[in-house]
Amino acid sequence: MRYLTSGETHGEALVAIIEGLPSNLFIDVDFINNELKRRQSGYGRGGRMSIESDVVHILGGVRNNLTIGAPLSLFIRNLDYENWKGKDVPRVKRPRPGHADLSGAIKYDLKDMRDVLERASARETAARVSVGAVAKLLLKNFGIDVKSDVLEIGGERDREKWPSLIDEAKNEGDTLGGVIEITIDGVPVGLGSHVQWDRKLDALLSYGVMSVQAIKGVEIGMGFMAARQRGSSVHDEIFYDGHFYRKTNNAGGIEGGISNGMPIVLRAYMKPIPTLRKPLTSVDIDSKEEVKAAYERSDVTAVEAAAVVLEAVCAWTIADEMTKKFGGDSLQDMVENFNMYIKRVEKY
Ligand SMILES: Cc1cc2nc3c(=O)[nH]c(=O)nc-3n(C[C@H](O)[C@H](O)[C@H](O)COP(=O)(O)O)c2cc1C
Ligand SMILES: C=C(O[C@@H]1CC(C(=O)O)=C[C@@H](OP(=O)(O)O)[C@H]1O)C(=O)O
Repeated sequence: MRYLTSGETHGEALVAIIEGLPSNLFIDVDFINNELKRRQSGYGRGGRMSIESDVVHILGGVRNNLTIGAPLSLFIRNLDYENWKGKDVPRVKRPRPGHADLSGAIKYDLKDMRDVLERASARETAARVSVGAVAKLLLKNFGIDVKSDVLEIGGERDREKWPSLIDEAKNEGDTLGGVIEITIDGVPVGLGSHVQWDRKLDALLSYGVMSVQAIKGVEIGMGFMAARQRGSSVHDEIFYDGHFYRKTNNAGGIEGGISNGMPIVLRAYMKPIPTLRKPLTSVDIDSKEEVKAAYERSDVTAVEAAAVVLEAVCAWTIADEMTKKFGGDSLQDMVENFNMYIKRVEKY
């Protein structure tokens, strides 16, 4: 399967087209909208979230709520568009450190960095969450479930302390990042492959995770800690009791680029939001003078929203691998192939 998104943060709408979905998949629009709502939640978001109320419109690929094998088009309106359309908006010429502003403007030879931020913005993740919701609907047919848990905000693990930490950062004109854990239950042994670099499941998941705005690192299972331990305390010993099993899951469900049947566990590290109300030093691209970076409005933190986005990108990767392994023309074909495979695995 593949998908593309299109649309700018203050443009009319966001669009996604998914190609390669099996036919006869029930598209539960309420479920997609609920996922969009979850993405808009979380303490520390800025003024924009009180303007938007994301709802998906399906423009193609479905009849009577079932996919027909054709590309699925998803459309989400930007309500803020009404406040921007036709307005003479000032140029952005003081690039924000940590955002795409300066590098994007140089690369595309744009004199107004608003043309960069419009597409770099994580508003685009609304489209990706709608795509991920469709992936989750597919995965439900195979008992696969993708969950997230926010582990840290601003370096603090105690969630009781998050609201006051976020308020403090907000009052000081500053921002916060955090750590998110994704767990994927029900993945059968055998997704991904050891045989080629671009088929390894850990690499594929990492690509999706790292493509999310502001994510700067990903670790799988025991992750970076494993580099500091001995092999005997890292690798998950193998046992047999009518079936193969492990007592530990330090590998996070993936060995040799292949799912091993244990839950897939990964953690993503999100940097603090780049737009600061108390801006960092920058340079005016016209005068080349030292200035403070641009500020209009911003989230103080968006770790909870990013968790929902990460669920979506991981669901997509797993759904894509499921269609590769079990066929993607009709859901029934896929289920039959899956059941046959599970029987074969049980006998191994
Ligand atoms: C859900 C979410 C909301 C975000 N909100 C903001 C924001 O309000 N202001 C901002 O400057 N960056 C925000 N970001 C981060 C920027 O989009 C991101 O840092 C920027 O596109 C540069 O990409 P990079 O950090 O991956 O290098 C947000 C990211 C996510 C995932
Ligand atoms: C719009 C969303 O997130 C936006 C992501 C974002 C950025 O720079 O990434 C900047 C902010 O947008 P604005 O400049 O309009 O306030 C966030 O609100 C959203 O999550 O739907």
